Amino acid sequence: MSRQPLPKDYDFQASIPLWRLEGIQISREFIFKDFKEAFAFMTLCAQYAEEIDHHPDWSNSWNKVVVHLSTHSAKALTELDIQMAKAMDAIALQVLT
Ligand SMILES: C[C@H](O)[C@H](O)[C@H]1CNC2=NC(N)=NC(=O)C2=N1
Repeated sequence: MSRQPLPKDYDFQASIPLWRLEGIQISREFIFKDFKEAFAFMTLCAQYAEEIDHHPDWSNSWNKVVVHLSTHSAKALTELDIQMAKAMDAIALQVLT
């Protein structure tokens, strides 16, 4: 996966419909049943982030995880952000009971 900026006409709505485009970052709020479930999600995401060497900016408050993704080195959105967003969507589905 590339750390090159995404093309200007990239279709975010088609690719990651649950994420909001906010300038050079994409954001999504995940709501879980409780803290235990939210933290299970974060643990799995953290493992994946290490594997692909691409890390979310995020915060957690009990059952809520707010995520912002951007490629800091490129100061832009790249394919790595899309890859991470899709993985987080899939992990959330896996963790939600
Ligand atoms: C040295 C290391 O590869 C870099 O700092 C990686 C780590 N994780 C990263 N995560 C994100 N979101 N953006 C980066 O540019 C980035 N760079």
